[in-house]
Amino acid sequence: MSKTIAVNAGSSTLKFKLFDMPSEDVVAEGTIERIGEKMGHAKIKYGNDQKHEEDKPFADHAAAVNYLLDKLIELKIVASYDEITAVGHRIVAGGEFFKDSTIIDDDVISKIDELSEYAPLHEPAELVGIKAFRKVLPHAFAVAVFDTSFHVDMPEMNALYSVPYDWYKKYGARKYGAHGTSHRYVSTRAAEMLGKPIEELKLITMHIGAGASITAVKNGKSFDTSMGFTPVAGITMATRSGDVDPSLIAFMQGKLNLSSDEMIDILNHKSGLLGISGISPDMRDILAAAEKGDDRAQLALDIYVNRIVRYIGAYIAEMGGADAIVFTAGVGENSVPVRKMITDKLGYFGIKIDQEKNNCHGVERDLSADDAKIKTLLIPTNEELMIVRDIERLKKNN
Ligand SMILES: Nc1ncnc2c1ncn2[C@@H]1O[C@H](COP(=O)(O)OP(=O)(O)O)[C@@H](O)[C@H]1O
Ligand SMILES: CC(=O)OP(=O)(O)O
Ligand SMILES: [Mg+2]
Repeated sequence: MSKTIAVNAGSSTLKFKLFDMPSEDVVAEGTIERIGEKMGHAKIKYGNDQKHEEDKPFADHAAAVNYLLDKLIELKIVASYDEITAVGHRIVAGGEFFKDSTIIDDDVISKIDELSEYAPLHEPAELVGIKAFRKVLPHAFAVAVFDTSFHVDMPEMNALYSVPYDWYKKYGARKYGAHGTSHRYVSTRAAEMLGKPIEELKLITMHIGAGASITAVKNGKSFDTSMGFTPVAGITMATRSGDVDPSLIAFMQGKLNLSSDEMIDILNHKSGLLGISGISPDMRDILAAAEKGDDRAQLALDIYVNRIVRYIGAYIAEMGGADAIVFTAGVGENSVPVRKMITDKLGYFGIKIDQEKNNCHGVERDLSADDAKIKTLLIPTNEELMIVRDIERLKKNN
């Protein structure tokens, strides 16, 4: 039996799943979180309910990838790397160049490198992962799966900015979105849960983790999405600002004497929940501080919830209705209070959850109240499963 590993580098995390193929049984999985913070945390589940867990700082994604490679052998998850015959990497930005997942070769690596400007927080870390795995698994079938592929054919009306049109033609200036693999997975599962063909549904998928985006999925396709040219746009995130008036950026660059690179760094790393609260990028810390009466944490929470509500309202209007909204990713899967705050504000649309059903995390569940007009679903994302399925598809076509 051969094994396939799916590697998913997020902005603050490195996740992996190791699958026995072709059964798709998960033989090991893990997350390294809070990468780049003072203290990180690693959790790996493997074998017969065995668990390895430790607090440890991870300075960057390179440290996390090396740790993962060491642990695969040390914990005897594999006897040697050769057991792993295929590897799939989640890559955020594929531009308009990568419309589908692709087999990794030298040209693909240099193209991904070129596209780093489109996802400065992610792409360099993902390249580190590709190169590290290539070194230990030189003969493995390696595939890149792009977040942007799902959004690449969204209507021009939603993909283009109202700026000079030749910016798009000459420089590729458009909305690319992200988290497409997750939006694709949860919208497919939502259709299955609703028992209807996805081609007949209007869905709004909320991928709210450290990075967060909302997608209007109309008839199975990405119709509109909240992230933009890069993953800094849209709703409020852990450390990312989401939408900001560009004039404010120029104004603050003047006031603080900042270069555009320094400004982009602040909008990516020092804004969002962290920037508003001054406490933490982590929703768990924000909720705890707000509970204790910290005003700035409460404000961060209010802004966060309100941005999400605003996008959902916009997407219901753009699609002319919705059949269901879907919660997924770190906050969406785990936070009972955040799901409650968001859905409470959407009552006007006939969105209503059953508080008992909402009292859960990390499970697939219909949270809707009996009299809800638009369903609310909780669907844990599974980007890694989509990655291994794309690997199998490409193997067959190769
Ligand atoms: N129980 C919880 N309550 C609220 N937020 C949570 C909880 N568990 C995890 N999170 C949030 O999920 C985020 C991580 O989301 P995730 O989707 O795993 O990350 P990434 O965007 O790096 O892929 C963390 O920043 C944390 O704020
Ligand atoms: C694109 C993006 O923001 O990804 P993540 O949520 O994994 O940081
Ligand atoms: Mg993620």
